[in-house]
Amino acid sequence: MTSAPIIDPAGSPPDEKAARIVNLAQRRADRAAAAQGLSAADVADVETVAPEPVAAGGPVDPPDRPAGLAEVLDRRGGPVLPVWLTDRYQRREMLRRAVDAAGYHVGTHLVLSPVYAGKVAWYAPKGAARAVSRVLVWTSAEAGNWHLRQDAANRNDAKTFLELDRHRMRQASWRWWVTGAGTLATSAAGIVVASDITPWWVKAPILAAGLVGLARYGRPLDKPIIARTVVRAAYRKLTAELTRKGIMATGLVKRPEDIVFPAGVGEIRRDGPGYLAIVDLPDGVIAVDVVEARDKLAGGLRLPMDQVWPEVMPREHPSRLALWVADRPVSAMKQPPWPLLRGGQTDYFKPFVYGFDPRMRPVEYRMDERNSLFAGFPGSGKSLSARVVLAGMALDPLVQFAVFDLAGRGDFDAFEPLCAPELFGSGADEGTKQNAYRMLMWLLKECDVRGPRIKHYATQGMNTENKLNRAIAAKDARLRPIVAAIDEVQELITDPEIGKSAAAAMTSIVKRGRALGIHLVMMTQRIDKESLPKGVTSNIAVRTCLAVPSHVETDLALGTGAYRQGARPTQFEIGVDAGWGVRVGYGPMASVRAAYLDRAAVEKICQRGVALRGGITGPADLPAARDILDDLRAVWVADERGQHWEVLAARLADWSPEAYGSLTPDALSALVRGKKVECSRQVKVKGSNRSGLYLEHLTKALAERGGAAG
Ligand SMILES: Nc1ncnc2c1ncn2[C@@H]1O[C@H](COP(=O)(O)OP(=O)(O)OP(=O)(O)O)[C@@H](O)[C@H]1O
Repeated sequence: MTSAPIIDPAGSPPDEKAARIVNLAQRRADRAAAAQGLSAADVADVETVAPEPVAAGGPVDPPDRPAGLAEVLDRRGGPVLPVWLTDRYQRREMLRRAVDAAGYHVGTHLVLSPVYAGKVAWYAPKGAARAVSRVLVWTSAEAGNWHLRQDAANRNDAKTFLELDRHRMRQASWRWWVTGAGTLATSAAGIVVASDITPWWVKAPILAAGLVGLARYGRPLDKPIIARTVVRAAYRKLTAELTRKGIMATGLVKRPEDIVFPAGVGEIRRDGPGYLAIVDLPDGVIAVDVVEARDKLAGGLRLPMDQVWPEVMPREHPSRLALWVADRPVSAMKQPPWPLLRGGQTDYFKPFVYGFDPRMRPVEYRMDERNSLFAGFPGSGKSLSARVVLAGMALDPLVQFAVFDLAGRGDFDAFEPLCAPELFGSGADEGTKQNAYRMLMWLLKECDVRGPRIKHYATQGMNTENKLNRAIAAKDARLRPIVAAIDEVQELITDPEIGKSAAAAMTSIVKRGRALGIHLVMMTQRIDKESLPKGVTSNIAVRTCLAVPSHVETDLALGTGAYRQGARPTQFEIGVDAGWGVRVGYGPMASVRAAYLDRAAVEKICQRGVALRGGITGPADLPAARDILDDLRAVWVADERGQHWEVLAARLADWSPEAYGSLTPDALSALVRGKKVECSRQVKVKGSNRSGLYLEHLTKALAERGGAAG
C-alpha cells in the first residue's frame, strides 16, 4: 500500500503540474522488484482510499456562565463562631466538661494537699538559707572578684590584687546599706504581719505565699511541689499531607496530588474531639471505596481503626469523602449523658435525642409515621439501643405501651408499670409468644378502628391529612399513640404455628399503622430471610443495624444496596462497640451509638413516665384468645364442601368482630396452614376456582387433634 496523497483540507484539487519529489530509494527498490517479476504498488493501489476532508466542529465545552445574583448571595464560608457557642447541646456539653475538669483538678490537689504541705515544710528552710546566702554573696561583692584576686595573688601581681580589692570594697560599701535597709523593711513587715493588728485571713495567705515562695526557691529544679494533673493527650493532628498519606495507603489513588481539598469546605478543621478533612477523590474513585478500605486508611495514618472515621457525604457527589480523625479511640471516649436523663419530656410527634455520633454530636430519633427495626448479632447492643427509644417515649404522657421480650432476659422489665397487664410479657415460653401474637391482633383491630375516627377529626379541621397529630391524640383517649416493642421478634416470625400469620399481621400493622399513631419496634438477633421477611422489613422506615458479620446481614437489615452505599456495621466489634449501629431512615445514613442507660436509669425514667401519666397506664381491650380451627368449624355453612379464604375471613369477622375484625384472607390462610391443615389452591365454589379450604381437611385436622389429645 502506498502512502495516500495529501489532500488539501480546503478541498482544492492537486496541481498536476506541480513538481514532484521522487523518492530515489523507493524507485530503485521498485525496479529490483520488477526484475524479479513482482509488481510495485503505485498510486492507483486499490486499497488506497482518499480520506474525506474532516470538518472541524465548534467548541464542545459551554462557556463559563457568570454567576447570578442569587448564587453570589448564597455563597458562604464555614461557621464564624465555634459550634459550641451556637449549638445548645454542644454548649451544654462544653460547660459540663469544664465543670468536670475543674472538679477533677481541684479534687486531685485537695487529696494531695498533705503531700504538698510536707514538701513545703522540707524545702522552705532550704529556700530561706539559699536566699540569705545569695543576699550575703551579693552584698559582699565577692562574686567574680574573688577569683580574679586569687589569680593576681598567684602571679604575685600585688598592684592588680589591691586594685581589685579596692573595687570590691567600693561596691560592697553601698550594697551593705541596701541590704540593711531591706532587712529592716522585711523585719518590720514580718512584725506587722505577726502582730494582732493583722487579721488571720490576711496573715494566713501571706504566710502560705511566703513559705511556698521559699520552698519553690529551695527545691531542686526537677522536683515540683504541685503534682501535674493536666496531661496532654497524645493525638495526631490531621494535616493535608497526612490525609493524602492515609488515602494513598488504600491503594486506590495513584498520585497524591490527585486528592484535592475543595475550596471553601476543604480546610482541615477541628470538629468535636477530632479533626475533619473533606476531600475530592480522583475520577473513578468513590468515597465508598475508601470507607471499605478503612483498615488500610487507618494503617496509613498510623492510628487505630476506632480513631479513623471515613464517611460518604450525603447529597454530595460520590467522590467527596469526609474523613474525621478522633483525638482518641472513640470506644475510649466518654459519651455525653442522655439529655433527658434527669428531667424533661418528649413528644411522640417530635424528635428526641437517641444517641451520639462518633464526633459526639447528638443524634435524634423520630417516632411518628415510622416503625423501627434493630438488628444485630447477640451482644451488639440492640436491646439497650431500642430501650433508649422506649425510654424516650416513656417521657411522653400520651404514649401507650405494649412490650414483649421473647428472650425473657428482663431488659424491658422497667416498662411493665407503663403497660396494661395484657400488653406486657417477658419470657421465652409459649404463653408469652401467644400473648405477643394477641397484641398484634389487637393492633390490627386498632388499625381498623382508628382510621374512621381520625377522619372524623379531619372533618372538624383538626388536621389537614388523615393522620394522627398531637391535638387529636390529646383530645381523644382512644387515639393515643401506641409504641409496641417485640424483642427477639424472630421467635414469633419463625414459629411453625403462628409465625406466618404473625408476619402477615406485622406487615399490615407496619403499613397501615404508621399514619394512625402505631409504631412497632422490632428487635432481632437472627438476620436471614426467614426471620426478617421482606414484607415486614421493607416497610419499616427507621432501621438500625448493629454489629453483623457480613454484607448479607447488612443488606437484609438496612435494605438492599445499603452496603454498596457505604454502610459498614461489619466493622463494629461485638462487645467493645456495643450500641454502635448504622442507621437509615431518619436523616442521612450514619453511624450512631445509643446513649447508655443502665437498668437503674431506665427504672427511674419509667417511674417518671408513670408519674407523668398520673399512675394510669390505660386499659387495652384485647381480643380473647381463640382457636382458629374450632372457630372455622363454627362458621362453616352446612352442605358446603369447600370455601374460599375471602369468604371464610369475612364470616369470621362477622361472627366475632372483636377477634377477627381485621383478619385478612392471607393471614387466615397462614394461620390455618400453621396448624398443619391441608389447604388447597383450587377450591371450586359456584364455578370460581380460588385458594381456600375443604371441609374434609378441616374435620380431619380436628379429629387428629382430638385423637392426639385423647
Ligand atoms: N449504647 C451502649 N453503650 C455502651 N455499652 C452498651 C450500649 N449498648 C449495649 N452496651 C453493652 O452491651 C451489652 C449487651 O447489650 P444488649 O443486651 O443490648 O445486647 P443484645 O444485642 O440485645 O444482645 P442479646 O441479643 O444477647 O440480647 C450491655 O450489657 C452493655 O454492657
